[in-house]
Amino acid sequence: MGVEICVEGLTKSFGHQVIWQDVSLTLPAGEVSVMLGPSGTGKSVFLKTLVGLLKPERGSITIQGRDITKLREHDLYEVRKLFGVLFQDGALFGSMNLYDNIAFPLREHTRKPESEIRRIVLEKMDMVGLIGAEEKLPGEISGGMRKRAGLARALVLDPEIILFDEPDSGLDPVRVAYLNQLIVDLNAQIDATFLIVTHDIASARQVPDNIGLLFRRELVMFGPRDQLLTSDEPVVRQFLNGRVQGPIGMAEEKDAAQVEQELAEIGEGTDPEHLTPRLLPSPGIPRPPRWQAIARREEVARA
Ligand SMILES: Nc1ncnc2c1ncn2[C@@H]1O[C@H](COP(=O)(O)OP(=O)(O)OP(=O)(O)O)[C@@H](O)[C@H]1O
Repeated sequence: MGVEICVEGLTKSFGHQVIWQDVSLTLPAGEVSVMLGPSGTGKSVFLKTLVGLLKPERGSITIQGRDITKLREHDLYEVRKLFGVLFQDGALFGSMNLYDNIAFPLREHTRKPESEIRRIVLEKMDMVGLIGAEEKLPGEISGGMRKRAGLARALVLDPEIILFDEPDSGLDPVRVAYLNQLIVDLNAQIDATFLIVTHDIASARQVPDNIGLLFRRELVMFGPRDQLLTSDEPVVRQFLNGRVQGPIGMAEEKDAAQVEQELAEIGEGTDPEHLTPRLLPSPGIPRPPRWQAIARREEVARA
């Protein structure tokens, strides 16, 4: 049953460049959260800070009662075992077949016998639909299969928290749809806490319980999906509708009068009656209580 991550007053800079400041949010245990934001707003930096690869200047990240920003390397190593991370390209070793890539964390971090490793690797490969591809090298398979192999590897240590850095980048829309369903199904099955960084608005609207948006070095908003999808906050509206109209410019920021005029032109997007439906776990996947409540709510909304 995943763990909660409580972030308070977090600030990260590189030299004089402030990436984001005073970020506070709670990733609820077992829920799926998405972090959005224009390119370069520091979403990947945020993931790396959560897992302790980067040190913030200020603020705290509390997991199981411990502030991980204050931990020494040895204790941090223990906390990192709670995490599974899916990097953008799957980060597989090119010279190892998929089986050995997925077995790697088990061989590195545990003393499990090979028979047990085999059971776990095949179980995770089955979960992500890769049975039969054990002998393939990463260079011999599609981008979507590489992502799924990266996901299987992120799962082998039974993480309580899974961080996904743009899981949908470079995939065609059909593969993105399959991957989204896989993410929702996995979350229902293993109940870990998920945080997904994505640029894909359709995914951001359908998949998560919670959405956050980074912009101009701040966390503009973080909250339940419905709250963000029906928000009147100009940046949130522009981003979730994928529009050029709004405060986010291509290279520079726009003046207030222009933004106001442009936003008046966006009619849709904030009507709770027409909310994008939530992607539910596939039939046959046992659903924890949270999912039953969501399904009931969605049914009422559709009726
Ligand atoms: N190790 C580092 N040293 C110095 N600057 C860094 C480092 N890592 C990231 N940055 C800077 O931090 C900023 C945010 O980068 P990051 O990759 O987190 O953005 P992002 O929101 O994930 O972007 P994208 O959506 O394009 O992937 C960039 O200006 C980047 O150059």
